[in-house]
Amino acid sequence: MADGGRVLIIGAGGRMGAALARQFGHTRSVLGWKRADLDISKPALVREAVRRQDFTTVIYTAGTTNVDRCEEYPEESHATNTETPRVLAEVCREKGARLIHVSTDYVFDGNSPALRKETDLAEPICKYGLHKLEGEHAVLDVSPGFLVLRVSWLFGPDRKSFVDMILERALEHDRVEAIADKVSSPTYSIDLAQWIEPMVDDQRYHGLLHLSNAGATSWREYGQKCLDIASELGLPLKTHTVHGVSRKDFPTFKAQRPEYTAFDTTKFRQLSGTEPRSWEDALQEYLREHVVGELSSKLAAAAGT
Ligand SMILES: NC(=O)C1=CN([C@@H]2O[C@H](COP(=O)(O)OP(=O)(O)OC[C@H]3O[C@@H](n4cnc5c(N)ncnc54)[C@H](OP(=O)(O)O)[C@@H]3O)[C@@H](O)[C@H]2O)C=CC1
Ligand SMILES: Cc1cn([C@H]2C[C@H](O)[C@@H](COP(=O)(O)OP(=O)(O)O[C@H]3O[C@@H](C)C(=O)[C@@H](O)[C@H]3O)O2)c(=O)[nH]c1=O
Repeated sequence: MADGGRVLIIGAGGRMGAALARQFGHTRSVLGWKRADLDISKPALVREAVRRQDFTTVIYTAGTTNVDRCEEYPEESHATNTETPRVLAEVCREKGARLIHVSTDYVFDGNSPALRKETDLAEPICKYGLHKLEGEHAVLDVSPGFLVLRVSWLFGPDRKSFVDMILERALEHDRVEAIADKVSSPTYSIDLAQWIEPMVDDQRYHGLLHLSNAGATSWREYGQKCLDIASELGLPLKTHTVHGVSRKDFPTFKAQRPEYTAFDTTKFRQLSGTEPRSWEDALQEYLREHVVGELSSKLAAAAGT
């Protein structure tokens, strides 16, 4: 183990938390808590449970992340996305520990097509975005030395996302659609884990920080790129085209989603000296290493070959 104290990851069963736990586990002492270990919708219980632990850093990647559920159950969303982050900040301050909290591009209204900086005004248009923004304020009000990472459109091997959904649809259906009037920066959980690791002990990273792979895309173009890469890698898709639809064509969406929320990552690039690779390169690696082989084997097994 390298030097540095113990990192408590709350949300280790999720897409981002699992990637962090795996990456940090090579070099640090890590305690990863999943849903069975802690109910984050009960802030008072969270306070007691976290107080009993020894750690030097807490990373909070958990939360109510189903955007429509946040609209339907705002009390739960407020507890997990605002109140529990506040409690974690208070406990970390008591213990002299560091807190890294994770937030979202959905804090922005998305009304203009410009890359979002950390200093831009955040005006959320859905409960999820509002409660995440209130969580950011709660954490940084307790200590401006804590770090709030805003990330966007995550994909990775630990939990299915839009990428996996669009491929599964293209394997089964002749027509596939995705939303064209919504733009952000897809981000690979494995890249994220590598970027975050040096931030654990480095106090230069504090306040708000935008983190994403490079480039911006609509959900339609993102889906199209998934099909293009998967097809090149030999996946026998039923269709090779993603047709564009509008957010308005999704009457089942309970939450309003912002139109343009891609990040300006200048602050991260300057602090770290790292240039995030493009979302397309990261997607290519994800599909090659984690998705296409597995899907091909499943298809072969189903066909009895
Ligand atoms: N996914 C994305 O595209 C984006 C995510 N973010 C933010 O990044 C962070 C990580 O997201 P991601 O890893 O994708 O999210 P996930 O949904 O994969 O992980 C969230 C975790 O929180 C857990 N959780 C939810 N409710 C409770 C509860 N009441 N008690 C205990 N655990 C609970 C979930 O448990 P279980 O596994 O049992 O469901 C899950 O493991 C979050 O803060 C999210 O808001 C920001 C922008 C984009
Ligand atoms: C984009 C899209 C989604 N869907 C479906 C899939 C899913 O059931 C539902 C919502 O999709 P998503 O979960 O990808 O979208 P959404 O819930 O809006 O995703 C968000 O998650 C939170 C945590 C964030 O912080 C955001 O950055 C963003 O990644 O709509 C389609 O059927 N077609 C589409 O083109």
